[in-house]
Amino acid sequence: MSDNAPAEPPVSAEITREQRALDAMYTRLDRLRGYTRERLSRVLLESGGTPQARSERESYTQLYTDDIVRYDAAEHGLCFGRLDMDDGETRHVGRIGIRDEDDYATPLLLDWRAPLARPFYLATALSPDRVARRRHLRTRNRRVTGLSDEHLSGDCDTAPAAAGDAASAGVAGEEALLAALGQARTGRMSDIVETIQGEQDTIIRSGHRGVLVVQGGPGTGKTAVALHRAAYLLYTHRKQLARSGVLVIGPNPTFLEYIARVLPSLGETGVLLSTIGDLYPGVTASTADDRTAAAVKGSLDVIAVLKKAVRDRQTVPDEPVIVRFDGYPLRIDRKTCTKARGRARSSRRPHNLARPLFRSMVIDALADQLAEAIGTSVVDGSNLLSTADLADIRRDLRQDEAVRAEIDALFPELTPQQVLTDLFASEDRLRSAAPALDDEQVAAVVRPAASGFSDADAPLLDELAELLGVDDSAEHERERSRWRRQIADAQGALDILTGSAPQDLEDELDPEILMAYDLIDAGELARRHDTAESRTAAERAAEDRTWAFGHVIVDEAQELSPMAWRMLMRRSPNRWMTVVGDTAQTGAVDGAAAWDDMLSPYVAQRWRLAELTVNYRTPGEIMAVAAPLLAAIDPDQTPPVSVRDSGHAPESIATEAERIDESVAAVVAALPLVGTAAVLCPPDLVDRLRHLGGERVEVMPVAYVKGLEFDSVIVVEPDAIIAGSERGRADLYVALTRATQRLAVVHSRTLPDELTGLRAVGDGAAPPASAAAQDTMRAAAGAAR
Ligand SMILES: Nc1ncnc2c1ncn2[C@@H]1O[C@H](COP(=O)(O)OP(=O)(O)OP(=O)(O)O)[C@@H](O)[C@H]1O
Repeated sequence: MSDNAPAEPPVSAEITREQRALDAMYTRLDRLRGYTRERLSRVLLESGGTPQARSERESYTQLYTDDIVRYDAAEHGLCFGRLDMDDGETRHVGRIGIRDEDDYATPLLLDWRAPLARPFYLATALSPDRVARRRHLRTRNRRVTGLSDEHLSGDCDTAPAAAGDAASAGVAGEEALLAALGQARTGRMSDIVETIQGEQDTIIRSGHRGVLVVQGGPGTGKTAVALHRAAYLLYTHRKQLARSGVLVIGPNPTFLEYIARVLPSLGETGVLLSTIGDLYPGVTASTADDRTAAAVKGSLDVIAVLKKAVRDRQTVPDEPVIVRFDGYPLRIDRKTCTKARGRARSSRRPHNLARPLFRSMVIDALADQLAEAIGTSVVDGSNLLSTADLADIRRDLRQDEAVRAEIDALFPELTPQQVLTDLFASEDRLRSAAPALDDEQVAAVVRPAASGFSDADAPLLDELAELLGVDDSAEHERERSRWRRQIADAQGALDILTGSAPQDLEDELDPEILMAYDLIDAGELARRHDTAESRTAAERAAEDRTWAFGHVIVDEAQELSPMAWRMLMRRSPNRWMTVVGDTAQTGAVDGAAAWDDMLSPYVAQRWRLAELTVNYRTPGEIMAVAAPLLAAIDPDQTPPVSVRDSGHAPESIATEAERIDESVAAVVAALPLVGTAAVLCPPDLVDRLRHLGGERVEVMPVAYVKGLEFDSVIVVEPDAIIAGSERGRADLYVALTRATQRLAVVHSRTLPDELTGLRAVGDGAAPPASAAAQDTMRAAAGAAR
């Protein structure tokens, strides 16, 4: 502020001014919503008409529906910011773009994704980007309830500056940010459009068209950034991505539920959220693998196993199979089958597509046998049958059910589900297909046929679908005749149009008047009708294994096995992906230790790394406890810097093994009355502690908390968590960093060496320890209120 700046108007006057602007925006929003609803109901009321009219109606229905979804999503927090530029221009920033009704060129509100809104996220005092003042607006039910300002450059004639030196903290909109971060969690992730930070914005808007890897420690906003990037890309490349769809992969259904509201709250619905386990159409993961089985199934070595499993289904009989045709016994013997199988395999076609070759060679052999039996001359031994006779024999053999059944049994049509189920249900089949597996691995993989599929099975089903192929010749024929019918219908429609054209027009053709039949032929008309599809790309993609997504986002990407990457790459032939994760949090034994190992087989060195360095979730006190653990996992990684402290020292509560549930119960009972909490423990303690769960408190094994967060976290038996798996330290690191406010560690075993920063409360004689824990948590809760 310059010394001779005019006196600042009081904040209440500013709020009144902002309220007027906000009223204008809501009035316009209501009008837009009203028009669009009216248009939608008009379109919905129309019926019949030409195929083209129907097709257009479907497109308009989709367009209007999408617009209404966007308007509704923008209702809360429609406008949240304002930029005052150094030349006097002001820009309001919000959830959608709104133009002035009378002066269409003037934006009343800028969509947060629009280029002109960008300085709202990037401008700093050091690099103000022409911004004199950035204002954060707080609103509730269409009322402006408060504002905070940051003065970045030049003079500004209004309002006091916000508390805190945002620029020096390297944080934009510090007051708004800290208010957002300090709020109690609801169990569902919310969007962060109001407080996106500079390093996050750069990733969200990155123009990189290849694989962008976003590496960042816990709580750095990787998930938030990934979802906002999806919204940004849909806004910027709407035409392309609405057609091809965006896929977001998350680690498990709980996580997908946790993030499910973010994109709809940004008005974006055309995104498919899926786990790897549910990505194979028609299959939902319903069973879990132990680590040994998951490692076997996740390794690329399993491809050879699957190939062998398919080959094992292409059998040659030890003894000839006798099949009777027209009263003649014909032999399908080993030699014939071996030759036919060799021909089928050498074609390099997938199994199901190679079957016709096998069948045709066996039929040829059978036809030769029959020709010999019925056509050999008794005079000179020559064959009396003509080529046409032989062709008839082959055709009759091909159409004979019994012959077909015998041949198909030797080289059967297979589905991926069938091959995988049979492979895992039989130790013999498994050992034949996977001779390299040891007894422990075989025992881990074998399971009864009716067990269902696991997460790690989906990539195997996908691989098998490639190896087997789909013999869709019958489907193609059906499709062709459907298309022929459709063209005939379209031609009929055009004929009617031509027939109904006024004669006087036909007589003296007016070149200015073009009719539908001048512009379109039957093929084009049929095609237009065909492409009209009321389902969104995401809905269609979910049912289509061969769908090529326009953009693929992978969250918690460090957990993906090499086989899962292979499956995903098939869904992303253009390799336009955003991959977010943290290699220090890798819990899966076959997960990523280094990004290059996972990505280079598919994109060589053509992937770009972006890093996030600030932790928005975990308070400084808890990160200080977790830092030595990170050093033990990967000494080269730097822990992210926490943006705030919570004022609550993380505690350890020593107890006895038999009293562990009592001690945890005491800590749970002392939790604050608002916010969420989780008890995170080794898997074998889950049943014992489950009764402590409730509406606000979850009891979970550490493997399931990836990506989630809670206001208070109670970690139980950290030593057992470390001992529980090869990646136990990473599991503990993940567990410790889930808390937004408080952390308590309850243990009967010795605390791991890396956990030195905890404040010990209680002495291990359970009742006093629990009481002490209660006291401290109560005191902490009291302080927070
Ligand atoms: N710019 C921001 N403004 C407000 N909140 C933010 C911002 N960035 C991140 N957050 C919040 O910080 C928390 C952590 O973010 P997020 O879950 O995306 O981190 P992450 O890097 O994916 O964490 P992890 O690797 O531990 O799963 C969330 O509550 C998120 O909403």
